[in-house]
Amino acid sequence: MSLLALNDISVRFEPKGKPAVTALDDVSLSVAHDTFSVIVGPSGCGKSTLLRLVAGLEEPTSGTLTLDGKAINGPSSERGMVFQSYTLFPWLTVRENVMFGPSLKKLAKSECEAIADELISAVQLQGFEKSYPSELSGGMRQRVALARALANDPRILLMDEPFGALDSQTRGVMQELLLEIWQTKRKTVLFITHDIDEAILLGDEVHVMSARPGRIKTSLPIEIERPRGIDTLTSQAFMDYKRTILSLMHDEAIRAARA
Ligand SMILES: Nc1ncnc2c1ncn2[C@@H]1O[C@H](COP(=O)(O)OP(=O)(O)OP(=O)(O)O)[C@@H](O)[C@H]1O
Repeated sequence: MSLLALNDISVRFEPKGKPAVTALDDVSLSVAHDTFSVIVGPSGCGKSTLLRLVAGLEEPTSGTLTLDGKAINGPSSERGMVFQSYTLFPWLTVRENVMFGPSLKKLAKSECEAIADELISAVQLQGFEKSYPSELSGGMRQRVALARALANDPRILLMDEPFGALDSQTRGVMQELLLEIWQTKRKTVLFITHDIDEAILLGDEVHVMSARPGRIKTSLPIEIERPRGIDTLTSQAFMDYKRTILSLMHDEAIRAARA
C-alpha cells in the first residue's frame, strides 16, 4: 500500500466578489513509502495547492487524502514542510531552530540537542550552531530549514520549490546534499519544482501536471540508477527523459498561456 494517497481531489476557490477558480480537478496520486516523488507543471496549475492539501493547510472541495490509510485533517508534525521562502524563526539560533520541533514533543533537552547536532552535521553546518538566520546565506538557511523539518522525523517531507530562490551553483550543491541525506535517511519525499533537470535528477517518479485546472497529465518513473550526481545530468537516459518532459511541459505552457 502506498504511504500517501490522493483520490479524485478537486479544489475550488470562491473568493468573495471575484471569479471562482478551480485549482485542482479530479487529481489522483499515490506516493510509495521511501520514494522521492516530484511534481512539475506550468505556473498556476495548482502545485502549491496540492502540497498545502497534503500539509493539511488547505481542505479539498471534494475527494479524499490519506496518509497510511488515515484521513489527513489539518497540519501534523508527521508531515514536514520546506518552503521556497525562508521560514526560520529569526530570533532563534540555528541550533534552537532545529531543536524547536523536538522540544515541542517534550523530549529531554539533551535528546533535542543530540537530534539537532546530528542533523546540523548532516546538512554540513557545523560551526554555525550559534548563528542567527540573518547571519547566513540563502543556501545555508535552506539547509537549516531542511534540518528543522527532519528533526521531527516526519513520515513524509513536503518540499515546495525549496531551492527556487538560490543561484544555480548553490542549487546544485543543495540538490547533491539532499540526495545524500535522502540516500541515508530514506524519507518519503514529495517535491515541487519548475526545474525539469532538478525533477529528473532527484525523482524516482515525476508527475507532470496539466495547465489549470490542474490534473496529473503523466506520471513517469525515472529509471536512472542511484547514486545520482553531476554526471547524471549529461547521461543519455537523462537527456531522453528531459526531452519527453520538456515536450509535455511545452504543450501545457501553451495551453496555460491561451487560458
Ligand atoms: N487562497 C486562494 N484563493 C483564491 N485562489 C487561489 C488561492 N490559492 C491559490 N489560488 C489559485 O489557484 C490556482 C493554483 O495556484 P497554486 O499556487 O497552487 O499554483 P502553482 O502551480 O503552485 O503556481 P506557481 O508555480 O506559479 O507557484 C491559481 O490560479 C491561484 O491563483
